[in-house]
Amino acid sequence: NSKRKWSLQDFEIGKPLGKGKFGRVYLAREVKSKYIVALKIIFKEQLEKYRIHHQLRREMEIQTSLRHPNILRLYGWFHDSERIFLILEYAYGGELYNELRKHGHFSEEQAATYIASLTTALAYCHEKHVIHRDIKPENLLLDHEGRLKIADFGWSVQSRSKRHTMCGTLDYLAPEMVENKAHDYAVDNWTLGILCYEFLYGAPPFESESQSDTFKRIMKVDLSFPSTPNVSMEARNLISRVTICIGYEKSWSNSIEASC
Ligand SMILES: Cc1cc(Nc2nc(/C=C/c3ccccc3)nc3cc(N4CCN(C)CC4)ccc23)n[nH]1
Repeated sequence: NSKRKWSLQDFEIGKPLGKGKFGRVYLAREVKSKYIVALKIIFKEQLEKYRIHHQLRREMEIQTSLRHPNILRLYGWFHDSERIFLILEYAYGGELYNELRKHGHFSEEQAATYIASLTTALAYCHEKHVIHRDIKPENLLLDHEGRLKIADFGWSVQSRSKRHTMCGTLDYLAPEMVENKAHDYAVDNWTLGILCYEFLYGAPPFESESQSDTFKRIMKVDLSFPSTPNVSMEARNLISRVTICIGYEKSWSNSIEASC
């Protein structure tokens, strides 16, 4: 039950599963129920050093409030003098990223299954006015049935009410508010197109030697499809529609607003 006060004594810590930027994740077992969880341990001094209190608090509030089969559960948390502990659902299948590396690329059926799961999970988040903003293979886990789980809501935000993009209302908005418009749901939808490409081809579409080249290719939506692996025309159309349309839609709406 999520109201219960947890402490370190309630858990037996197992092997380390991975080391993130701000904390390590361990396999753990709740002593009484023998229930297996993943325990994410973050040092408070790291929070101070990187000033990420608000981000962690947001991650915890958001992930606790979300209930969806394709979103990793945050069951609760506790802290001691120097650490914060997040009690997370344990996904038995491991990181989707490793599956992708192991197979090189997914079949269209497998890719379609993952994209469908991501789409329903993101639609659910957007209904709750949550934008994840950091969907990438590294943040995707698989459960014991191979079902996709979105983890790590560290970069997600509670979005402001979606403002009308009619010219009039922009007049009264402070510059910083107008700038924030970039953070609307299209950020996550765009990523779906990128992931669809990466699942089918094994690498993201705008990958380049340098960051600046990647940035240029993204801004130009410079999308090209290699001849191998052989990807169906329907899949390529879907990727084009999701990335190119959203890419141009963003610049189009900016130009409308700019022309006001
Ligand atoms: C939060 C969480 C993780 C998790 N499960 C797993 N996480 C990570 C790696 C985790 C990680 C964490 C931080 C930074 C990098 C990686 N690796 C895992 C590897 C697993 N296996 C078992 C299946 N094998 C095929 C591959 C290795 C199983 C679960 C894993 N469930 N819930």
